[in-house]
Amino acid sequence: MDGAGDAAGEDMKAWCRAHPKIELHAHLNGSIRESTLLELAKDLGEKGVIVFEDVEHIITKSGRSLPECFILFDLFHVIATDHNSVTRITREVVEDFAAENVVYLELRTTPKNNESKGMTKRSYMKAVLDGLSAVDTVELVSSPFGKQCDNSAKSSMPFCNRGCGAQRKRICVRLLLSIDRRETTAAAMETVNLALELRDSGVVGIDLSGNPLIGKWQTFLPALTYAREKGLPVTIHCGEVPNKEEVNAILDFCPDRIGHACFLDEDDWQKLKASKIPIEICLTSNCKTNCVPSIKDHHFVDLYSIDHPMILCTDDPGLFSTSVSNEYYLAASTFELSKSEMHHLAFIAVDSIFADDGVKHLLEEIFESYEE
Ligand SMILES: CNc1ncnc2c1ncn2[C@@H]1O[C@H](COP(=O)(O)O)[C@@H](O)[C@H]1O
Ligand SMILES: [Zn+2]
Repeated sequence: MDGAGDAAGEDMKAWCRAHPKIELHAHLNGSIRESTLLELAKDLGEKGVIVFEDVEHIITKSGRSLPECFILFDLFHVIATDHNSVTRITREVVEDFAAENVVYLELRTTPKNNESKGMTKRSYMKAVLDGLSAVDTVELVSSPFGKQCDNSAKSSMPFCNRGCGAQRKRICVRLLLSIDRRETTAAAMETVNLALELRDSGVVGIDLSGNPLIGKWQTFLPALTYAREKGLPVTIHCGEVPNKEEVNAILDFCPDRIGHACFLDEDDWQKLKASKIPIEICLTSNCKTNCVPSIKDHHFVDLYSIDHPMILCTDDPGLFSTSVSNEYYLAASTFELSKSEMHHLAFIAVDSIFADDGVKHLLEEIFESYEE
Protein backbone atom coordinates (compact mmCIF):
# COMPACT_ATOMS: atom_id res chain seq x y z
CA MET A 1 0.00 0.00 0.00
CA ASP A 2 1.32 3.49 -0.81
CA GLY A 3 1.50 6.37 1.67
CA ALA A 4 -1.92 7.75 0.76
CA GLY A 5 -3.46 4.26 1.03
CA ASP A 6 -1.81 3.77 4.43
CA ALA A 7 -3.18 7.09 5.68
CA ALA A 8 -6.68 6.23 4.39
CA GLY A 9 -6.47 2.84 6.11
CA GLU A 10 -5.39 4.43 9.39
CA ASP A 11 -8.18 6.99 9.09
CA MET A 12 -10.78 4.23 8.55
CA LYS A 13 -9.36 2.23 11.49
CA ALA A 14 -9.70 5.24 13.78
CA TRP A 15 -13.19 5.93 12.45
CA CYS A 16 -14.28 2.31 13.10
CA ARG A 17 -13.01 2.52 16.65
CA ALA A 18 -14.65 5.88 17.40
CA HIS A 19 -18.00 5.05 15.84
CA PRO A 20 -20.72 3.70 18.17
CA LYS A 21 -21.25 -0.02 17.66
CA ILE A 22 -23.60 -2.81 18.66
CA GLU A 23 -22.27 -6.25 19.56
CA LEU A 24 -24.82 -9.07 19.50
CA HIS A 25 -22.67 -12.21 19.29
CA ALA A 26 -19.96 -12.45 21.93
CA HIS A 27 -19.44 -15.42 24.27
CA LEU A 28 -18.29 -14.42 27.75
CA ASN A 29 -15.60 -17.09 28.04
CA GLY A 30 -14.43 -16.41 24.50
CA SER A 31 -13.93 -12.76 25.40
CA ILE A 32 -11.54 -13.14 28.35
CA ARG A 33 -8.39 -11.04 28.20
CA GLU A 34 -5.36 -13.21 27.50
CA SER A 35 -3.53 -11.51 30.38
CA THR A 36 -6.32 -12.52 32.77
CA LEU A 37 -6.33 -16.11 31.54
CA LEU A 38 -2.56 -16.33 32.02
CA GLU A 39 -2.82 -14.80 35.49
CA LEU A 40 -5.59 -17.20 36.55
CA ALA A 41 -3.69 -20.15 35.05
CA LYS A 42 -0.52 -19.13 36.92
CA ASP A 43 -2.49 -19.03 40.19
CA LEU A 44 -3.87 -22.50 39.58
CA GLY A 45 -0.35 -23.66 38.67
CA GLU A 46 0.96 -22.36 42.00
CA LYS A 47 -1.83 -24.21 43.80
CA GLY A 48 -0.86 -27.41 41.94
CA VAL A 49 -4.24 -27.73 40.19
CA ILE A 50 -2.68 -27.48 36.70
CA VAL A 51 0.83 -27.36 35.28
CA PHE A 52 1.13 -23.75 34.05
CA GLU A 53 3.88 -24.53 31.50
CA ASP A 54 1.56 -27.11 29.87
CA VAL A 55 -1.22 -24.61 29.23
CA GLU A 56 0.69 -21.36 28.62
CA HIS A 57 1.46 -22.04 24.95
CA ILE A 58 -2.09 -23.32 24.35
CA ILE A 59 -3.53 -20.04 25.66
CA THR A 60 -1.20 -17.85 23.62
CA LYS A 61 -1.41 -19.83 20.34
CA SER A 62 -3.16 -17.82 17.61
CA GLY A 63 -4.46 -20.10 14.79
CA ARG A 64 -7.07 -22.68 15.82
CA SER A 65 -9.33 -25.13 14.04
CA LEU A 66 -12.98 -25.32 15.10
CA PRO A 67 -12.49 -28.62 17.05
CA GLU A 68 -9.43 -27.09 18.80
CA CYS A 69 -11.60 -24.15 19.93
CA PHE A 70 -13.84 -26.46 21.90
CA ILE A 71 -10.89 -28.21 23.56
CA LEU A 72 -9.66 -24.78 24.52
CA PHE A 73 -13.03 -23.74 25.94
CA ASP A 74 -12.91 -26.75 28.25
CA LEU A 75 -9.53 -25.52 29.45
CA PHE A 76 -10.87 -21.95 29.88
CA HIS A 77 -13.68 -23.37 31.99
CA VAL A 78 -11.19 -25.13 34.28
CA ILE A 79 -9.15 -21.94 34.60
CA ALA A 80 -11.90 -19.31 34.85
CA THR A 81 -15.07 -20.96 36.12
CA ASP A 82 -15.20 -20.26 39.82
CA HIS A 83 -17.53 -17.58 41.16
CA ASN A 84 -14.89 -14.91 41.75
CA SER A 85 -13.26 -15.36 38.37
CA VAL A 86 -16.62 -15.29 36.57
CA THR A 87 -17.41 -12.00 38.30
CA ARG A 88 -14.01 -10.59 37.37
CA ILE A 89 -14.09 -11.63 33.72
CA THR A 90 -17.64 -10.30 33.28
CA ARG A 91 -16.55 -6.91 34.59
CA GLU A 92 -13.43 -6.85 32.42
CA VAL A 93 -15.24 -7.97 29.28
CA VAL A 94 -17.89 -5.24 29.62
CA GLU A 95 -15.18 -2.64 30.24
CA ASP A 96 -13.26 -3.82 27.16
CA PHE A 97 -16.31 -3.58 24.90
CA ALA A 98 -17.15 -0.11 26.24
CA ALA A 99 -13.57 1.02 25.69
CA GLU A 100 -13.98 0.57 21.97
CA ASN A 101 -17.29 2.39 21.88
CA VAL A 102 -19.69 -0.52 21.90
CA VAL A 103 -22.85 1.20 23.13
CA TYR A 104 -25.04 -1.89 23.31
CA LEU A 105 -23.78 -5.36 24.13
CA GLU A 106 -25.69 -8.63 24.22
CA LEU A 107 -23.26 -10.85 26.05
CA ARG A 108 -23.99 -14.57 25.96
CA THR A 109 -22.84 -17.23 28.36
CA THR A 110 -23.63 -20.84 29.27
CA PRO A 111 -24.85 -21.25 32.87
CA LYS A 112 -22.81 -24.07 34.39
CA ASN A 113 -23.21 -26.62 37.17
CA ASN A 114 -19.94 -27.59 38.83
CA GLU A 115 -20.36 -29.51 42.07
CA SER A 116 -16.66 -29.44 42.95
CA LYS A 117 -16.82 -25.63 43.05
CA GLY A 118 -20.24 -25.49 44.70
CA MET A 119 -21.57 -23.97 41.50
CA THR A 120 -25.09 -24.24 40.15
CA LYS A 121 -26.42 -22.61 37.01
CA ARG A 122 -28.14 -20.06 39.25
CA SER A 123 -25.03 -19.27 41.30
CA TYR A 124 -23.01 -19.00 38.05
CA MET A 125 -25.48 -16.39 36.81
CA LYS A 126 -25.33 -14.57 40.12
CA ALA A 127 -21.56 -14.30 39.66
CA VAL A 128 -22.14 -12.86 36.16
CA LEU A 129 -24.64 -10.32 37.52
CA ASP A 130 -22.20 -9.43 40.29
CA GLY A 131 -19.66 -8.72 37.55
CA LEU A 132 -22.06 -6.31 35.87
CA SER A 133 -22.71 -4.55 39.16
CA ALA A 134 -18.95 -4.29 39.73
CA VAL A 135 -18.33 -2.39 36.49
CA ASP A 136 -17.08 1.01 37.57
CA THR A 137 -14.68 2.39 34.99
CA VAL A 138 -17.61 2.75 32.58
CA GLU A 139 -21.25 3.54 33.16
CA LEU A 140 -23.98 0.96 32.60
CA VAL A 141 -26.93 2.69 30.96
CA SER A 142 -30.62 2.00 31.66
CA SER A 143 -29.30 -0.74 33.74
CA PRO A 144 -31.38 -3.31 35.53
CA PHE A 145 -28.26 -4.21 37.50
CA GLY A 146 -28.69 -1.75 40.31
CA LYS A 147 -27.20 1.42 38.80
CA GLN A 148 -30.20 3.05 37.24
CA CYS A 149 -30.03 5.13 34.11
CA ASP A 150 -29.89 8.82 34.76
CA ASN A 151 -32.62 10.03 32.44
CA SER A 152 -31.56 13.65 32.66
CA ALA A 153 -28.20 12.68 31.18
CA LYS A 154 -29.77 11.19 28.12
CA SER A 155 -31.69 14.30 27.09
CA SER A 156 -29.30 15.80 24.56
CA MET A 157 -26.62 13.16 24.16
CA PRO A 158 -27.98 9.72 25.06
CA PHE A 159 -24.60 8.23 25.76
CA CYS A 160 -21.80 10.00 24.14
CA ASN A 161 -18.78 7.76 23.68
CA ARG A 162 -16.68 10.22 21.78
CA GLY A 163 -14.24 10.97 24.50
CA CYS A 164 -15.72 14.40 25.19
CA GLY A 165 -14.58 15.93 28.44
CA ALA A 166 -14.36 13.79 31.50
CA GLN A 167 -17.52 11.85 30.68
CA ARG A 168 -17.15 8.13 31.22
CA LYS A 169 -17.93 5.71 28.41
CA ARG A 170 -21.43 4.36 28.64
CA ILE A 171 -22.70 0.98 27.58
CA CYS A 172 -26.02 -0.81 27.80
CA VAL A 173 -25.61 -4.54 28.50
CA ARG A 174 -28.10 -7.36 28.15
CA LEU A 175 -27.53 -11.09 28.55
CA LEU A 176 -28.35 -14.16 26.50
CA LEU A 177 -28.22 -17.56 28.18
CA SER A 178 -26.59 -20.23 26.03
CA ILE A 179 -27.58 -23.86 25.81
CA ASP A 180 -24.50 -26.01 25.17
CA ARG A 181 -25.01 -28.70 22.51
CA ARG A 182 -23.63 -31.27 24.97
CA GLU A 183 -26.61 -30.71 27.25
CA THR A 184 -29.72 -32.87 27.69
CA THR A 185 -33.27 -31.67 27.09
CA ALA A 186 -33.76 -31.32 30.85
CA ALA A 187 -30.58 -29.24 31.23
CA ALA A 188 -31.64 -27.02 28.33
CA MET A 189 -35.03 -26.54 29.98
CA GLU A 190 -33.31 -25.58 33.22
CA THR A 191 -31.42 -22.84 31.34
CA VAL A 192 -34.61 -21.48 29.75
CA ASN A 193 -36.36 -21.44 33.14
CA LEU A 194 -33.39 -19.60 34.63
CA ALA A 195 -33.52 -17.08 31.78
CA LEU A 196 -37.21 -16.49 32.49
CA GLU A 197 -36.45 -16.03 36.17
CA LEU A 198 -33.72 -13.49 35.34
CA ARG A 199 -35.66 -11.41 32.85
CA ASP A 200 -35.81 -8.51 35.27
CA SER A 201 -32.05 -8.75 35.70
CA GLY A 202 -31.29 -8.13 32.04
CA VAL A 203 -31.62 -11.53 30.38
CA VAL A 204 -33.26 -10.99 27.00
CA GLY A 205 -32.90 -14.23 25.09
CA ILE A 206 -31.57 -17.73 24.52
CA ASP A 207 -28.70 -18.96 22.35
CA LEU A 208 -27.87 -22.46 21.12
CA SER A 209 -24.11 -22.96 20.78
CA GLY A 210 -21.28 -25.39 21.45
CA ASN A 211 -19.46 -27.92 19.29
CA PRO A 212 -21.59 -28.25 16.15
CA LEU A 213 -20.41 -31.86 15.68
CA ILE A 214 -22.12 -32.82 18.95
CA GLY A 215 -25.81 -33.08 19.84
CA LYS A 216 -29.05 -33.42 17.96
CA TRP A 217 -31.52 -30.64 17.13
CA GLN A 218 -34.41 -32.68 18.53
CA THR A 219 -32.75 -32.62 21.97
CA PHE A 220 -32.89 -28.80 22.13
CA LEU A 221 -36.11 -28.19 20.27
CA PRO A 222 -38.42 -28.54 23.31
CA ALA A 223 -36.49 -25.94 25.29
CA LEU A 224 -36.22 -23.55 22.33
CA THR A 225 -39.94 -23.91 21.63
CA TYR A 226 -40.70 -23.31 25.30
CA ALA A 227 -38.55 -20.15 25.28
CA ARG A 228 -40.44 -18.88 22.27
CA GLU A 229 -43.82 -19.67 23.86
CA LYS A 230 -42.77 -17.61 26.87
CA GLY A 231 -41.76 -14.69 24.64
CA LEU A 232 -37.98 -15.09 24.93
CA PRO A 233 -36.24 -14.48 21.60
CA VAL A 234 -33.89 -17.19 20.33
CA THR A 235 -30.66 -17.05 18.33
CA ILE A 236 -29.03 -20.18 16.97
CA HIS A 237 -25.57 -21.08 15.70
CA CYS A 238 -26.44 -22.40 12.27
CA GLY A 239 -24.31 -24.06 9.59
CA GLU A 240 -20.90 -23.86 11.27
CA VAL A 241 -20.34 -27.29 9.76
CA PRO A 242 -22.24 -28.91 6.86
CA ASN A 243 -25.43 -30.47 8.28
CA LYS A 244 -28.29 -30.10 5.85
CA GLU A 245 -30.89 -31.83 8.00
CA GLU A 246 -30.22 -29.53 10.95
CA VAL A 247 -30.00 -26.35 8.85
CA ASN A 248 -33.41 -27.23 7.41
CA ALA A 249 -34.88 -27.76 10.86
CA ILE A 250 -33.40 -24.48 12.13
CA LEU A 251 -34.81 -22.52 9.20
CA ASP A 252 -38.21 -24.15 9.76
CA PHE A 253 -38.03 -23.09 13.41
CA CYS A 254 -37.40 -19.54 12.17
CA PRO A 255 -35.22 -18.17 15.00
CA ASP A 256 -35.16 -14.47 15.78
CA ARG A 257 -31.51 -14.35 14.69
CA ILE A 258 -28.93 -16.76 13.30
CA GLY A 259 -25.20 -16.94 13.90
CA HIS A 260 -22.68 -17.68 11.11
CA ALA A 261 -24.71 -19.40 8.32
CA CYS A 262 -21.52 -20.64 6.62
CA PHE A 263 -22.41 -24.07 5.21
CA LEU A 264 -25.79 -23.75 3.53
CA ASP A 265 -26.53 -25.36 0.20
CA GLU A 266 -28.27 -23.41 -2.52
CA ASP A 267 -31.90 -24.11 -1.60
CA ASP A 268 -31.32 -23.37 2.10
CA TRP A 269 -29.43 -20.25 1.13
CA GLN A 270 -32.39 -19.02 -0.89
CA LYS A 271 -34.71 -19.91 1.98
CA LEU A 272 -32.57 -17.97 4.44
CA LYS A 273 -32.46 -14.94 2.18
CA ALA A 274 -36.23 -15.01 1.72
CA SER A 275 -36.72 -15.32 5.50
CA LYS A 276 -34.90 -12.05 6.23
CA ILE A 277 -33.75 -13.55 9.54
CA PRO A 278 -30.94 -11.26 10.78
CA ILE A 279 -27.51 -12.90 10.64
CA GLU A 280 -24.72 -12.34 13.14
CA ILE A 281 -21.61 -12.13 10.95
CA CYS A 282 -18.28 -13.12 12.51
CA LEU A 283 -15.62 -12.56 9.83
CA THR A 284 -12.46 -13.36 11.80
CA SER A 285 -14.00 -16.33 13.61
CA ASN A 286 -15.27 -17.86 10.36
CA CYS A 287 -11.91 -17.35 8.71
CA LYS A 288 -9.75 -18.63 11.57
CA THR A 289 -11.88 -21.75 11.99
CA ASN A 290 -11.82 -22.39 8.22
CA CYS A 291 -15.58 -22.05 7.86
CA VAL A 292 -14.93 -19.70 4.92
CA PRO A 293 -11.85 -19.77 2.63
CA SER A 294 -11.05 -16.06 3.16
CA ILE A 295 -12.71 -12.86 4.28
CA LYS A 296 -13.11 -11.63 0.72
CA ASP A 297 -15.01 -14.83 -0.13
CA HIS A 298 -17.32 -14.46 2.87
CA HIS A 299 -21.08 -14.75 2.30
CA PHE A 300 -21.31 -11.19 3.69
CA VAL A 301 -20.87 -10.02 0.08
CA ASP A 302 -23.90 -11.88 -1.25
CA LEU A 303 -26.08 -10.87 1.71
CA TYR A 304 -24.96 -7.24 1.53
CA SER A 305 -25.91 -7.02 -2.14
CA ILE A 306 -29.54 -7.83 -1.28
CA ASP A 307 -29.69 -5.74 1.90
CA HIS A 308 -30.15 -8.77 4.12
CA PRO A 309 -30.12 -7.74 7.81
CA MET A 310 -26.64 -8.40 9.21
CA ILE A 311 -24.74 -7.46 12.32
CA LEU A 312 -20.93 -7.47 12.47
CA CYS A 313 -19.84 -9.36 15.60
CA THR A 314 -16.72 -10.87 17.15
CA ASP A 315 -17.91 -14.28 18.44
CA ASP A 316 -14.85 -14.76 20.69
CA PRO A 317 -12.65 -11.64 20.68
CA GLY A 318 -10.26 -13.15 23.25
CA LEU A 319 -9.90 -16.47 21.48
CA PHE A 320 -9.48 -14.94 18.03
CA SER A 321 -7.55 -11.83 19.08
CA THR A 322 -10.02 -9.46 17.49
CA SER A 323 -12.35 -6.62 18.51
CA VAL A 324 -15.61 -5.16 17.22
CA SER A 325 -13.67 -2.19 15.80
CA ASN A 326 -11.37 -4.58 13.99
CA GLU A 327 -14.32 -6.50 12.53
CA TYR A 328 -15.74 -3.20 11.25
CA TYR A 329 -12.39 -2.26 9.77
CA LEU A 330 -12.04 -5.68 8.11
CA ALA A 331 -15.47 -5.29 6.50
CA ALA A 332 -14.76 -1.70 5.38
CA SER A 333 -11.35 -2.49 3.93
CA THR A 334 -12.11 -5.90 2.38
CA PHE A 335 -15.48 -5.00 0.87
CA GLU A 336 -14.51 -1.40 0.11
CA LEU A 337 -17.33 0.17 2.08
CA SER A 338 -17.44 3.91 2.67
CA LYS A 339 -17.93 5.56 6.05
CA SER A 340 -21.53 6.28 5.20
CA GLU A 341 -22.13 2.62 4.27
CA MET A 342 -20.42 1.53 7.49
CA HIS A 343 -22.53 3.98 9.46
CA HIS A 344 -25.66 2.46 7.92
CA LEU A 345 -24.45 -1.07 8.73
CA ALA A 346 -23.79 -0.10 12.35
CA PHE A 347 -27.15 1.67 12.63
CA ILE A 348 -29.38 -1.10 11.26
CA ALA A 349 -28.11 -3.46 13.95
CA VAL A 350 -30.56 -1.63 16.26
CA ASP A 351 -33.44 -3.42 14.52
CA SER A 352 -32.06 -6.82 15.53
CA ILE A 353 -31.46 -6.33 19.26
CA PHE A 354 -33.52 -8.35 21.74
CA ALA A 355 -33.96 -5.53 24.27
CA ASP A 356 -37.17 -3.52 24.45
CA ASP A 357 -38.26 -0.50 22.43
CA GLY A 358 -37.02 1.92 25.10
CA VAL A 359 -33.45 0.74 24.51
CA LYS A 360 -34.00 0.73 20.75
CA HIS A 361 -35.03 4.38 20.84
CA LEU A 362 -32.02 5.31 22.93
CA LEU A 363 -29.75 3.61 20.42
CA GLU A 364 -31.49 5.24 17.46
CA GLU A 365 -30.82 8.62 19.04
CA ILE A 366 -27.15 7.77 19.37
CA PHE A 367 -26.74 6.71 15.76
CA GLU A 368 -28.82 9.59 14.44
CA SER A 369 -26.77 12.14 16.35
CA TYR A 370 -23.44 10.68 15.30
CA GLU A 371 -21.93 12.65 12.45
CA GLU A 372 -20.09 10.45 10.00
C1 LIG B 1 -16.08 -20.57 17.45
N1 LIG B 1 -17.47 -20.75 17.29
C2 LIG B 1 -18.34 -21.21 18.25
N2 LIG B 1 -19.29 -22.08 17.85
C3 LIG B 1 -20.15 -22.61 18.76
N3 LIG B 1 -20.12 -22.33 20.06
C4 LIG B 1 -19.20 -21.47 20.49
C5 LIG B 1 -18.28 -20.85 19.61
N4 LIG B 1 -17.51 -20.03 20.33
C6 LIG B 1 -17.93 -20.14 21.62
N5 LIG B 1 -18.93 -21.01 21.72
C7 LIG B 1 -19.66 -21.47 22.93
O1 LIG B 1 -19.42 -20.55 23.98
C8 LIG B 1 -18.76 -21.19 25.09
C9 LIG B 1 -17.79 -20.24 25.75
O2 LIG B 1 -18.48 -19.18 26.38
P1 LIG B 1 -19.37 -19.37 27.71
O3 LIG B 1 -18.72 -20.43 28.55
O4 LIG B 1 -20.74 -19.76 27.24
O5 LIG B 1 -19.31 -18.03 28.34
C10 LIG B 1 -18.10 -22.42 24.45
O6 LIG B 1 -17.86 -23.42 25.41
C11 LIG B 1 -19.11 -22.82 23.40
O7 LIG B 1 -20.16 -23.57 23.98
ZN1 LIG C 1 -20.66 -18.13 18.61
